[in-house]
Amino acid sequence: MHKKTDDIFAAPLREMIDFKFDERVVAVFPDMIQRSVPGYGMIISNIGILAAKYAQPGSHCYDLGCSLGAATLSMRQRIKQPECDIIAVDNSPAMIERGRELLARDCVPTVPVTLLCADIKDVTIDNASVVVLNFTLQFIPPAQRLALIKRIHAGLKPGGILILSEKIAYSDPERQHFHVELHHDFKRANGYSDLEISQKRSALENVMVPETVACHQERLQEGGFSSSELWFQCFNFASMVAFK
Ligand SMILES: Nc1ncnc2c1ncn2[C@@H]1O[C@H](C[S@+](CC[C@H]([NH3+])C(=O)[O-])CC(=O)[O-])[C@@H](O)[C@H]1O
Ligand SMILES: O=C(O)C(=O)Cc1ccccc1
Repeated sequence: MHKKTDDIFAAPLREMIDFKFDERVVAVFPDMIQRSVPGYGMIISNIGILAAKYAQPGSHCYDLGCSLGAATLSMRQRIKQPECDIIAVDNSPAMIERGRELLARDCVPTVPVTLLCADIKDVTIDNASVVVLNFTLQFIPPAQRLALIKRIHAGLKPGGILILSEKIAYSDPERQHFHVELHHDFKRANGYSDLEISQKRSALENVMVPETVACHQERLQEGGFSSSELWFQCFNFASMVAFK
């Protein structure tokens, strides 16, 4: 299959519907995420670097909300510890189906990968050394986020890490405006029209809820993590690593 360009929001929509990770999105997802998230490629590469450092022998690494498995592939290429495996989870059947094909194609036989089509709220997390939430927590209703962070913390071994990447918000309206505008400029520079930007923004409004970095850091602390470090930020996109 050749690489498909994201034109999902290019034509005027008669009625606005909520954004869904369905077959149409899956078909264009690599293009969509690359053109929409500043630093996405760099974050994926560095998830591999972090996993290589923190994966422990005989432990599980989790990729929660794995989409097509980009973070899983990056970890699989880098992890050298013996007896490690990766458990990659997504609740979109279309994502998991396509992710399975891509994983099979990129065959490095070293680190076994289990792909699960499930809600991350129902997945047992245990004996974990590395847990990845790469732009997934933002799709979990805010009231359910602390419980998930607590379960991740409880499932991590001592010395384990959580890598948390998110679209972020600012409590100061001027700073919020500054970052959102720059993100829209980034999307425009990557070929999205004003109509595409505004229609996608409306479609995401009810399904994706960004929070401030301070809010994430407080929740990580409340969830039991001893410290967290903001290791990447570009405009309103950030990635943190939290230590058990
Ligand atoms: N409750 C849930 N349970 C399981 N999966 C979920 C849930 N809610 C949303 N998802 C899944 O989380 C993914 C979010 S995309 C992650 C990118 C990937 N991490 C990447 O590194 O390329 C981010 C984005 O598109 O902005 C989608 O595949 C959803 O189906
Ligand atoms: O496109 C956006 O505006 C985003 O916030 C990022 C994104 C990327 C892919 C799916 C959903 C949101």
